[in-house]
Amino acid sequence: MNDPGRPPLDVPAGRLVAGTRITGLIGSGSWGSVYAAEELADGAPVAVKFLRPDQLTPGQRRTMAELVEREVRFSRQADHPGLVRTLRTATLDEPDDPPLDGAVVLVMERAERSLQDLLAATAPHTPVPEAERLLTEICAGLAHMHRHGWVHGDLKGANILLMPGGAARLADFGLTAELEGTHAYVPPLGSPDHVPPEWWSQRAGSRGVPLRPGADVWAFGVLAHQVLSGGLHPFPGATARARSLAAQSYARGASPLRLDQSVPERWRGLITACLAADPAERGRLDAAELLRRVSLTAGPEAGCEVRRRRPRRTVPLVAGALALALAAGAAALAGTLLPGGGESPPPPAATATSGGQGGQSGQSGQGGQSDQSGQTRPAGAIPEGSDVPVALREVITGTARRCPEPEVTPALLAAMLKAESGFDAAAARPQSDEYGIAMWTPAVFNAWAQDGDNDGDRDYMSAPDAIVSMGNYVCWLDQQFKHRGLSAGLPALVVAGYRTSDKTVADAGRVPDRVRPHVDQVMKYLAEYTG
Ligand SMILES: Nc1ncnc2c1ncn2[C@@H]1O[C@H](COP(=O)(O)OP(=O)(O)OP(=O)(O)O)[C@@H](O)[C@H]1O
Repeated sequence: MNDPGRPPLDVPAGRLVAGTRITGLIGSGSWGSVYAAEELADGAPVAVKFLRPDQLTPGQRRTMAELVEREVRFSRQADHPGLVRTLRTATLDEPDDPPLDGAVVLVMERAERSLQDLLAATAPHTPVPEAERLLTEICAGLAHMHRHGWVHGDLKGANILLMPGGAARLADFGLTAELEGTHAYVPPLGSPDHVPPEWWSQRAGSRGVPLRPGADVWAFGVLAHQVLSGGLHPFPGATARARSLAAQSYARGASPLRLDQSVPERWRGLITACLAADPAERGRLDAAELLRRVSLTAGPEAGCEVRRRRPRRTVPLVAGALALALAAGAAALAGTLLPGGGESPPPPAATATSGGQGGQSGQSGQGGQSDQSGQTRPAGAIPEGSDVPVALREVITGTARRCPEPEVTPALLAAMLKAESGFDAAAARPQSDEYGIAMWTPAVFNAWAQDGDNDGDRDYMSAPDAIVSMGNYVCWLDQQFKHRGLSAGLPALVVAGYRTSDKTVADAGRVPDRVRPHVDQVMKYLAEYTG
């Protein structure tokens, strides 16, 4: 959106900024301008966002400094296919060019357009093209943020970018905040059409207004309604102010929720749940559960769309190509550089303590075992003479090493892969929507995906991508269970969690019966590998 009060920053085409050459203005928002540019190094298209401090009152400067800090901090950590990537950031030192001097720039991957543009181009009462796929991808990005303890805080069409291949990515992290317990705190800014009704009655303290994950869930409900009905807001009114008053009236119970009749029947319950008037009720719908329900509601068609962007490899990988991909994966694991130039952010796992409570395997990564040749190998390592394909061993081992939890060993990951697919990278079970060596369900994969072979995409049919992503998820499961106080038989619980969900296993406090045969199978393989 253009802010009529502040003229867009004028950066001429051809200007060199932060390793890019500016080619033209894309648009301006309340706090800055975004320009199209190309990388000086290789001509790759990028977008450069300028957040500038000029023309602001001291109070605005403070708010902006906070927004910039949030945007930079979160952008640097955003490493997920559902989030726009920031390649690097810089503060401009341009004393001869006052408007630019001191501006913070973010060099980002360039999108084709925003979801808002798509909504504006769609006729009312009709869904935008590929509506369900887009909603699934948006929700996967949101679930990833929530899983890491972040609330987006400004989810709306203008902040969802559509990439050249059509993928939807969340952007604009200026109001993103980290949860401290049940709340986060942000400056009292927000988009009237997407903030929940309780937002209007909250008092701003010295740290700003409290923000709960449920605010994102509400915004997702509004967005889902818009995407499925050609941009129509779920609450009536010609202006954002009128619509927000209608939402508050609904929240007080003074008027019913009336979704547009064009919203498909199967989505109505889910949107209604997202738009629960009671924040506590809405809060019970966490983003992981929301993603599960969105994936189910969107159905296989949306999953097919997701898959189509990453064509499946139907020809078995030749050994040489696989070795190359795996070598690249190993290199990536050895020291992936953050887009911002720093080190790779820790996987969710690395932020938690290693409880060291020991699972069934009781492996600590210390000590060792003897293999057939009588040599000592690290505990939990893949034995020399095992059936684990040699080409996979390095990536499996590297993946396990990235996880600080002692239960997550190469042998455990190998045993899981064997039980999931028999190490077959082309495996597919379409009836249950599971694919690849780690039998990922595409929508779930989207939430955990990592680029294991470092080829620039994340593909569950690529063995390194699937394995590294599995390790990331398995590590997180292990930590979740420890946080819930589960300590006995952690490897089995993790295997069960991978087959069902963290919630199912944590609630049961044990391996659920329906996955018991699978878990037993994995444990048998694990015992074989660990002797
Ligand atoms: N990485 C990107 N690639 C392509 N276009 C982008 C990118 N980031 C932002 N844009 C576009 O640039 C324009 C300005 O974005 P910006 O985030 O500054 O403001 P906004 O989101 O429109 O408004 P506000 O920040 O006031 O909510 C928008 O049209 C947005 O879609």
